[in-house]
Amino acid sequence: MAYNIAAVTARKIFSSNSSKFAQSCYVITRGSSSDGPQEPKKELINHSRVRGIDILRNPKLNKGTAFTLKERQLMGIHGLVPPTVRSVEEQTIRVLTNFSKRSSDLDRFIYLMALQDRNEKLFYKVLCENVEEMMPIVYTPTVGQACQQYGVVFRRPRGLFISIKDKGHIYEILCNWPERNVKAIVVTDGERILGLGDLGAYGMGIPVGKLSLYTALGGIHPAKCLPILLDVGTNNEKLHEDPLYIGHCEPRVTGQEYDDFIDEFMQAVAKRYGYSCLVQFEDFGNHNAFRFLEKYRDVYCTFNDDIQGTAAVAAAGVFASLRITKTKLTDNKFLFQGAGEANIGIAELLTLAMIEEGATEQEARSKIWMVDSRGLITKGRPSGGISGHKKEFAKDYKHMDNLEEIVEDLKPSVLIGAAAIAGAFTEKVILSMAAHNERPVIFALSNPTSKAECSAEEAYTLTEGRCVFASGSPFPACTVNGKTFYPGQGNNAYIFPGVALGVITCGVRHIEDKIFLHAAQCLSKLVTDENLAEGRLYPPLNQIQEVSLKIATELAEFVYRTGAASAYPEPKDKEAYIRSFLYDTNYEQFVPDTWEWPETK
Ligand SMILES: O=C([O-])CC(=O)C(=O)O
Ligand SMILES: [Mg+2]
Repeated sequence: MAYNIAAVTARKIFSSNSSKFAQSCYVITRGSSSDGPQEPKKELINHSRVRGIDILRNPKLNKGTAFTLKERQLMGIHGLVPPTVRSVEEQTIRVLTNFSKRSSDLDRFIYLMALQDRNEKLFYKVLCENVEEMMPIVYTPTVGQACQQYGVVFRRPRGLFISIKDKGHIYEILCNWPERNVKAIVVTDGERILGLGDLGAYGMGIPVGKLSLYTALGGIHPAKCLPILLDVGTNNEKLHEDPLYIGHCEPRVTGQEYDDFIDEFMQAVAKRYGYSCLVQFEDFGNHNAFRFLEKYRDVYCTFNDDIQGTAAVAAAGVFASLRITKTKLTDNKFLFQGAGEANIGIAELLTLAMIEEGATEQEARSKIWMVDSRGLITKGRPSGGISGHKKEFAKDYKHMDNLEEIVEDLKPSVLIGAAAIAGAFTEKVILSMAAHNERPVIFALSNPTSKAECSAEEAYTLTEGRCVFASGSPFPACTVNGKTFYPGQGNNAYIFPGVALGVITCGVRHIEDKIFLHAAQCLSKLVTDENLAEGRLYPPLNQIQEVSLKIATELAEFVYRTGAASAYPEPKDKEAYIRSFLYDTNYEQFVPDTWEWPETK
């Protein structure tokens, strides 16, 4: 392995008797792939003058008790940590012991955030090795609870808070962020946090959680990731009365002032980090999410995770379900409960997929039926409210507004819910799906768990184990008639880390919908027949890092083939090229193994 050696000053330790190493201790970093475009020297540190107690206080450098004796002496931290040198494996045991001793998931969240604040490598190592147990804590569903109680949970700030009062100065605020080489931003204005509604500045938990998965699942270096909360106020009255609220206690700014603020934000990002910096929009209100996607997608490198990421993961689940139902996409009748970001995104992507399968656009759209808060979306329905994307799916049909009645009447083969109406898939709805389909496909996608349309157990039990089920938040395995089912988690976490990895490494400037279709097709192909036999529509969570890499590699092939990549020369071995970017959760070595104390006379 090639080593790049960067000097870290350790002046105090070495004085008169120093040899050629006298002024320095070292960080050893792995060399990057020789194939393809080169990154600036990998993991070269920018903290070259940090030493002593400041090393322990810096989560990017801190190894706690894992610092070796030589490192402790050279870096001026000898005596500042207990004498025993612990291996990372021993540290991991300590973390897992603490983690399991906490009495609630929220306490586990607080514990893991504190670990991230003091020892970043250890945090990611433990998270990467325990995705199944820890993803539900740093991410959905517990992150939702943490956002609701952010005022209490808050310890240290993480991410960048930009408020409407900072209008005119957003670029300067971005310059306060200490990392210069940011490649990915996840931004929210907190208006629609998961299915929990307007949580204002408390929504910061979401960009932080999403980006921790960029690293843990996508291998993107944490220094390249920037979580941002845009605080334009909140319309949540409860937060106005919350003495611990961390944002502006004013109603949301809307209209031109809001639009100008978001425009300025996008321009400032491009100025600070370049037009190739990826901006993932997350948990914006419905109306704004669609508008901004249209407005910015051809100008910046951006996507909306709730529309496009969710669409891809749901479409992948549908593709996998076809192997169970032994049907083609166009053989199915899809009913969507809800016509917001997620469901419109899924409907549009399935339309694209059906067109790829040979259907006309009209045929494809005719297979898709939607229900919103005013009932079945039909042309000229008396209750109105059919604007924008919904129009494309409006049918010439009688008006009905009750989901039970609609399911009974339409007899869909696939039912997808994403309107954050807990329990919307009633017993009657599920029984009706079971009565009309040999293998009913039921996706309860709303997040967090408390908002799910039905539980996995309800779906499997009421359909006597015949349903093909996925949910947005995790549900435990359940046994029906002696058979155990492992419900698939149709969460965009299967998609956005891999897409981001592909986009960043290949220098994709604009993210077209076909990227998400490819990601969905790739994901569904990774589901084995054994997975399907167990009820899994997605690969198990403990494989999700490999899944992200495969998605990124697949996208790399696609974007180089179509000319959408800008990182040149084109790498021959795309997977090896992408692997060479991956964040290494192993500790950096600050002193080479071969280093010896200089001989004294
Ligand atoms: O964060 C999640 O779990 C999925 C998502 O984007 C949402 O529900 O808004
Ligand atoms: Mg979201």
